[in-house]
Amino acid sequence: MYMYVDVLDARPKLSEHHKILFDDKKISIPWEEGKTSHFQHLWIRDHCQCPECFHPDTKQRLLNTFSIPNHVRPESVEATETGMQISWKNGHKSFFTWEWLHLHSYNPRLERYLSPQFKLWGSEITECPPEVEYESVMETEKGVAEWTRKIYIYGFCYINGVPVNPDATKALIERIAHIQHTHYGGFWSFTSDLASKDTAYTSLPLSAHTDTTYFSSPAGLQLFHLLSHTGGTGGQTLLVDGFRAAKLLRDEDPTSYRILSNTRIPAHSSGNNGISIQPYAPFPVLNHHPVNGELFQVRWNNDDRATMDRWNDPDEVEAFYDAIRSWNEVLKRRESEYWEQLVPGKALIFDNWRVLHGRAAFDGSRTMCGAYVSRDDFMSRFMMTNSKREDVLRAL
Ligand SMILES: C[N+](C)(C)CCCC[C@H](N)C(=O)O
Ligand SMILES: O=C(O)CCC(=O)C(=O)O
Repeated sequence: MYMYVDVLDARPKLSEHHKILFDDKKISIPWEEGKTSHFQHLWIRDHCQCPECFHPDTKQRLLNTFSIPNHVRPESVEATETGMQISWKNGHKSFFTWEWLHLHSYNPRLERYLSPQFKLWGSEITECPPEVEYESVMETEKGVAEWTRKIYIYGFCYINGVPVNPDATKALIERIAHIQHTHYGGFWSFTSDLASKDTAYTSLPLSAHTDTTYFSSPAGLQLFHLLSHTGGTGGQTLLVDGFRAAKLLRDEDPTSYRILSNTRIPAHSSGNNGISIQPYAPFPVLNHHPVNGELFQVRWNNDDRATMDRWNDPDEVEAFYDAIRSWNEVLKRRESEYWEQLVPGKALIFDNWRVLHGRAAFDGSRTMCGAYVSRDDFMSRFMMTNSKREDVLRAL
């Protein structure tokens, strides 16, 4: 599993139906999400955050841990709007915010949902988008390290100075790893000729989506390089940070976040004769890591969504449409959308598990080339160019 750092969960809430309890040994805090955290009295007294016990500037413990009696226990515990107030028998008072308690819960470890390693962005990223130079990537491992690090942290990266031809573009992609072949082929050049029966091969606008939601494991990276666009206009590229959108949805509409994290959506790609690609199972829009609970993958392509005819309870149908409407509203916010007109020589690569992409309608003759790289091949290249081999192997 990749080295992840836990991060604060958004607005954890106390259960409305259960109270905070404490006995001789521990305090038990019931959360709205249905889990209960247990904190031994000795532990929580030792972590008092008041200025007497914890230096507000140096962030160091001032409390003498060894002065805490083993049998320490609260006189009373009070739940407030923002946290838990403990009055200890010796008169000392400690206050912990719900966020702090949820983040540091150790029995059990509670869900974290987004690693802080990712720099989330909105339309403001247009001011200073991540980019690398073609020469640097082609000639040095250091260049590939910077390139893959920017892809991992931002979810996308431009490559400037790419010779405007398919061979140079293919060689660029292969600096990360071998190309992921699909039913579209390996390295592709495409235009609006329906050569493959998919709307990408038209001049229609495409709303923000992730590709290959119909694969059991969606393509990891996608690279686009506009080779030419003559006799027409349009075709601007849209990027949306799916992790930022998910964070906004979780903060503003936790019910919809939960629905999009649990409702499995069937998908398919069946336009080409003799082909119907379907995943071995439907997957939710928002997918969380089975070990650390972090959001690790967004799968969203409303056009490729297949018929949803499996519901535990038909009443879930309306709630699902409310949830995808709420999700769509976040995706389409002006501050969520980053539009860029790609130009020959400036390639774009993005993390298809995080960043949604789209396109404005266009006319004229437009040729785009690129390819997919699998997630595992990308993560291997990212880790091995940004960490020492022995460090990566030590974490296994
Ligand atoms: C291969 N190439 C990038 C040209 C087209 C891919 C089409 C992807 C499809 N619309 C999807 O959302 O999965
Ligand atoms: O033509 C473009 O700019 C993007 C096409 C697209 O969204 C896709 O291939 O998934």
